[in-house]
Amino acid sequence: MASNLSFVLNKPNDVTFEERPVPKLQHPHDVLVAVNYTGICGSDVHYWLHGAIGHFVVKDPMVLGHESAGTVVEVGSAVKTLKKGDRIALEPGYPCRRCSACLSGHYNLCPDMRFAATPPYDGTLTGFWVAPFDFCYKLPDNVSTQEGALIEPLAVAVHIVKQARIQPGQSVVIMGAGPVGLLCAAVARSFGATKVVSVDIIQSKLDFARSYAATHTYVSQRVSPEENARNLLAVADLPGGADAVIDASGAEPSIQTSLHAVRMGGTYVQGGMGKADINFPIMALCLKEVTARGSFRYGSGDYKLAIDLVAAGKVDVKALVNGVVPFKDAEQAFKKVKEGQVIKILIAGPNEKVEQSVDTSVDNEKLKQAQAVGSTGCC
Ligand SMILES: NC(=O)c1ccc[n+]([C@@H]2O[C@H](COP(=O)([O-])OP(=O)(O)OC[C@H]3O[C@@H](n4cnc5c(N)ncnc54)[C@H](O)[C@@H]3O)[C@@H](O)[C@H]2O)c1
Ligand SMILES: OC[C@H](O)C(O)[C@@H](O)CO
Repeated sequence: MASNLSFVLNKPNDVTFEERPVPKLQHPHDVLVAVNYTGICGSDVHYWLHGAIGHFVVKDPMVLGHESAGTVVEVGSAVKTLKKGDRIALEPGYPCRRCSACLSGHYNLCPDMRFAATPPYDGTLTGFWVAPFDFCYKLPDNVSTQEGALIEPLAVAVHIVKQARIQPGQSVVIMGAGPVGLLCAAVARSFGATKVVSVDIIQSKLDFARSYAATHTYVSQRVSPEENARNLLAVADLPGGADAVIDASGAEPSIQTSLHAVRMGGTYVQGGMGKADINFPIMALCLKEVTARGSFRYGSGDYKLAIDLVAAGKVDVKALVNGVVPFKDAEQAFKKVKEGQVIKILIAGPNEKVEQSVDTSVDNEKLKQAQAVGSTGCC
């Protein structure tokens, strides 16, 4: 009998494995998916350590994880486009489909969203998962199931870069070189940006960013935001400012620097989730007529584009994966993410055979580059 072992957060710093019943299809349009691989997001680590993100508070035990890919094992009677054995990337949030946000095409803004591993909803670090078929994206033959687990953070980056309205030949500064910032850099390059400046406070992260997708890098200094902006623009030879600046750090100094680094009439996108309230240079926003946009999760077309970018070889998600661990090592994997020892680590599903563990599969050079003290910048 296949296991539906699940990785459950009981309360901060208290996780257990629990055998839960295999879920059943609820609707003719549902599919049952065997979860093969799951990545760890900063928000999972944040719930694990603190039990809450903003007003989302873990009150009852909750299964963690939402960056998953798997294999279809059963389809509902109304499902026409998927069949048993198809490998899929799992979109982990299900909107109501009826509210004004959903009907206007912005389902990521649905107030009744049921998002995996956002309380009170369980996540995907489990054996089997039921999802509506249209939130399961069939992976092409040239995209592995492990790459499929990276489609979720890539879709976050696709949405952020779409919000920045990047045009071919433009320049973009990206604050933060964690997984989201790195993927934003890769997506911006694929959209035709010719200058992509990655900014972080940790040199090793920037070394990786430069080898990955950034054309320029800058280590943020403990100076005023104006001076930081001047220095980073000098490094990238952008005297008039960048066409777009994306914050993928959530850090207040980075957000302040961003508004001074964007050009007159440029675009600023808030992707990072840090403190809820900060000091914000609103005069720079006004005087430069900056267009500022938020970016939350992903919406129509983002998952599809993310998969297309990987299939076309335009975004390399494999390069971010430091290793795969068996399900029983999920907590150790969380510790490695918390300690900044890895960029992405995948946890194999409980029914998946894994020969490697992260200690033997990590590319030592990549690990060295990614070594960092920083904890996750989430929320
Ligand atoms: N908008 C969304 O839907 C969405 C989805 C997922 C994640 N996020 C958020 O995006 C952010 C990035 O996610 P991640 O997984 O890459 O996190 P991460 O913690 O791995 O990366 C954040 C990076 O920012 C760097 N940083 C910290 N202070 C900085 C500063 N002053 N200037 C420049 N860089 C600085 C850190 O060193 C780190 O490399 C997080 O805040 C996360 O919560 C948002
Ligand atoms: O990628 C999706 C994000 O991690 C989630 O929105 C999380 O931060 C809150 O639920």
